[in-house]
Amino acid sequence: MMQPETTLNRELAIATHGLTKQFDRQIAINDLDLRVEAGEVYGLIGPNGAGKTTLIRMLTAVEEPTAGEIYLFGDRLLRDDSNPKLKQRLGYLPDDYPLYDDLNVWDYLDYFARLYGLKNPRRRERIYEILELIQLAEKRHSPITTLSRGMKQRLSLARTIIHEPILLFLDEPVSGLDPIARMQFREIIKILQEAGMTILISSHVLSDLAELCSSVGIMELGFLIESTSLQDLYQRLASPYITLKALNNLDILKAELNNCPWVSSWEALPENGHFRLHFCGTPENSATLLRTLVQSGIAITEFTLSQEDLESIFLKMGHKQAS
Ligand SMILES: Nc1ncnc2c1ncn2[C@@H]1O[C@H](COP(=O)(O)OP(=O)(O)OP(=O)(O)O)[C@@H](O)[C@H]1O
Repeated sequence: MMQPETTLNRELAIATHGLTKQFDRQIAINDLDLRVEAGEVYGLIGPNGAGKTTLIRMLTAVEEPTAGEIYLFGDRLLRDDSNPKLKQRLGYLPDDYPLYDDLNVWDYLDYFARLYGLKNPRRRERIYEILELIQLAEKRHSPITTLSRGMKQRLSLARTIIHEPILLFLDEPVSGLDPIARMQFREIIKILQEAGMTILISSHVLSDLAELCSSVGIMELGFLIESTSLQDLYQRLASPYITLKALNNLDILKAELNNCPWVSSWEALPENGHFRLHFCGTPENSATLLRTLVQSGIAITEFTLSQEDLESIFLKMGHKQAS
């Protein structure tokens, strides 16, 4: 069995070795070695049934692994009572945790703060602190039923971090939220990261992960098929492309595109004069192309060099669905 290297693991918030979970005959997590460095926001992407929830449940000691080991900040995580201090350092927001609708915001947080053994005056101080963070201070006397979905989700997050964990697990935290609520949630995550927390988030909303994460892991059928920095993923897999709009001389334009060494292929988009070019040159090469087109007498009104987003990269990888 692979022995963890203590010196290496000290840098790692999460390290798993051969982590496996089998339900009856189905292997939900397959011999998975995950590494997440301290201070990272790590995004876990994968289609339904890929194993994200099962992995998070094992990393938070909710689910027993069938095989393998989990180390958090170098300490072995076990489901027994052997390391309560380690579990105190974790926060976990499951994707389906119910709120107690009959409580108001303050009483709800007070209830969880008591569960974690926070005593006054620190308890009161901490609740105020966290209400400021989630921007619900003015709603502290409101019943939970009267909150919007976005507010409820921020309150759930507050409950998850009331005991000041250093490692946070969020399972699909923004699913079902509207764009503004998602943005507000993202802002809080950024603040928590700046405060030094390590955060693992699973999501289908890939654009949210792209905005937040420093690294991503892609799961498929219980395997971690990719785990790398976002920057590396973009460099390896995101192809640059150019969109342009021309008003005239479309035949000359097409000939120029066919001759251009940096345009690997191009397509005319449905709207007249719009084109999308697969581009394999540098930004300087794109400026040269633009100059050439203008000098050929083509009236260009739009010319934008972009990179494929995380969503396209993910689709391009041709992931397999488990369910
Ligand atoms: N308690 C269980 N008993 C039996 N099978 C399970 C159990 N929990 C999960 N599974 C199976 O394990 C696989 C992984 O499920 P999991 O919920 O971890 O995936 P996921 O990536 O979180 O999916 P989703 O995005 O839909 O939440 C699925 O095929 C699921 O049916």
